[in-house]
Amino acid sequence: MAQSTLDSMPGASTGTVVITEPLNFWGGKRVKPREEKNAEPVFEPATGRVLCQMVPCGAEEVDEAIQSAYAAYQKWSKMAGMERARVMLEAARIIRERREKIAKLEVINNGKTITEALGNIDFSWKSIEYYAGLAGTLAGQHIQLPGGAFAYSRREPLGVCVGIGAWNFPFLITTLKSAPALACGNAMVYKPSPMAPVTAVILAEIYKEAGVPDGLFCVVQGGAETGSLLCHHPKVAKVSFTGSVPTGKKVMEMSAKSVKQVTLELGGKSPLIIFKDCELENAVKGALMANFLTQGQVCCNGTRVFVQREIMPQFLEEVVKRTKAIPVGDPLLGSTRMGPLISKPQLEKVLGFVSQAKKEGARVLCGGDPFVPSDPKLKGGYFMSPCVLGTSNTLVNGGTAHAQSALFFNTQSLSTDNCRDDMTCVKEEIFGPVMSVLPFDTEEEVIQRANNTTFGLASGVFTRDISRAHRVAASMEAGTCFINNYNINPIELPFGGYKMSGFGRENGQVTIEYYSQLKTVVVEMGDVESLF
Ligand SMILES: NC(=O)c1ccc[n+]([C@@H]2O[C@H](COP(=O)([O-])OP(=O)(O)OC[C@H]3O[C@@H](n4cnc5c(N)ncnc54)[C@H](O)[C@@H]3O)[C@@H](O)[C@H]2O)c1
Ligand SMILES: O=CCc1c[nH]c2ccc(O)cc12
Repeated sequence: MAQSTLDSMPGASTGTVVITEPLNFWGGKRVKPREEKNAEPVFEPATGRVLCQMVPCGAEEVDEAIQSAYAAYQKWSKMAGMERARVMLEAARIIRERREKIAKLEVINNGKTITEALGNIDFSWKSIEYYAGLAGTLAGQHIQLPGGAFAYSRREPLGVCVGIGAWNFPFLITTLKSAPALACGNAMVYKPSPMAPVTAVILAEIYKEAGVPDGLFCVVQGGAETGSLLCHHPKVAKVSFTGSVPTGKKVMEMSAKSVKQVTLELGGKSPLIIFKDCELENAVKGALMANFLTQGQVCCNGTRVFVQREIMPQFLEEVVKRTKAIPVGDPLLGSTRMGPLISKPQLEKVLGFVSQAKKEGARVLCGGDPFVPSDPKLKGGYFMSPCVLGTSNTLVNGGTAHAQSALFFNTQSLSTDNCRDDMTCVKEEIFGPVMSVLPFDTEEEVIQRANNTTFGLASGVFTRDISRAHRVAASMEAGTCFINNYNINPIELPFGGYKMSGFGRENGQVTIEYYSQLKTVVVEMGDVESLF
């Protein structure tokens, strides 16, 4: 196995890795780009250094990959579920064995902290184990019909599935798509984000080493053009897409032309509702977990934090204190809790949202500035200080919560300090470490405001009132509602959006249905009764 990328990892530190091996994979091996045309530099976010070149695949390369996947599908789909499971369990074992090296590479390409990357890689091998466990359970039904006739249904794979991924969880998204696809007997051609192209090919090598037929899991590099070649290809049965709403719409439109099945895992602007009867320490911790993992670049983050007016002062004081204490710096250090954003344009976009929020009347309670770590090798990195937007009055003034709420929170529409529902930072997905805090008074009001968005990926509620918790969960127009925690997404649980956050699901047993189809076989045991 061309394990060279991983072999160079053990001693690697930030600013030292250069990747030169080809990043495409089909027919059971890494494949060099046909021509170096249109190569794009890929940057190490922590340093701003060039890590490698991403050369997009053209039509012929995409076709080659799909043909190789189709050939592998013919073999793989005929194997028993238990046979496929054995190979997948071996892949999971190899990932577990190499978790540190894969996580390091993920950090170097993406900028997330090593602590988080290790968690993501563990989630990855668990996802393969989970779907390996389901592979042997795929079954149809037997239905008795009149006169001894009967029918049965077979759960069959779809064929060649395409996965198109985002840059925020590069390795994890690759396994969340490929594991259920392969368990059902499909092949997959995967296109990672051009900004995080490095680890998908590692998974391809691991699947091969575990024993999948050559071509079963292919990687093609590229951006929009390569993605659209995949969505238009006549041999592709399904496209599973993770990314933004605008791109998701295009993917759906392109796939519709040849009636391909589509799963869309899109963006969000999820509400986190904190009632005054919550356990405040947990609510504060929950709000931080809802906003600052992976530098805030998480689809299901709870970025609209609604706090009941009476506890706003205490909540803000604690949340701001803890946000200011987040160690930002070298993502490969175990003590770092926030690394750089994915790219310079992303950093500028997020800082632009903070400036716009200020113009629209929000108060920056902390952070929201470019951050330059003291380590000289990180000077060119894409760092910023984590930011809380809300009102600063509660922090500069003393007094009781009650007095403060009477002073500063009673006329939200007149206040220029609070975040308001109509501000850009509250309406749009920022995809960076920016939390917007909004006061509310009643349950009815906050439910209406929480749902007043075109997104519907996730939601959360903190309260000690069990009836209220379930009432709110039932009324959220979102694919997930977390009660008294946030961002708990283990592989066993279905994950996906309502409204414009997408459709279809990833994770959980239900995803088997999105990667398989039912064939009905009808068996006559007597003579044909003909009307003609
Ligand atoms: N719901 C989820 O599970 C989930 C998970 C992670 C990220 N996201 C969302 O992803 C977004 C951030 O990721 P991003 O910036 O990479 O998104 P993006 O939409 O820009 O790109 C996603 C992928 O689509 C490809 N692409 C771009 N144009 C295409 C086209 N015309 N045809 C086919 N493919 C095309 C890109 O190359 C990339 O691989 C955020 O909105 C985030 O919320 C959602
Ligand atoms: O950006 C979101 C990526 C993510 C985080 N947790 C999960 C769980 C399931 C998914 O399909 C995606 C994600």
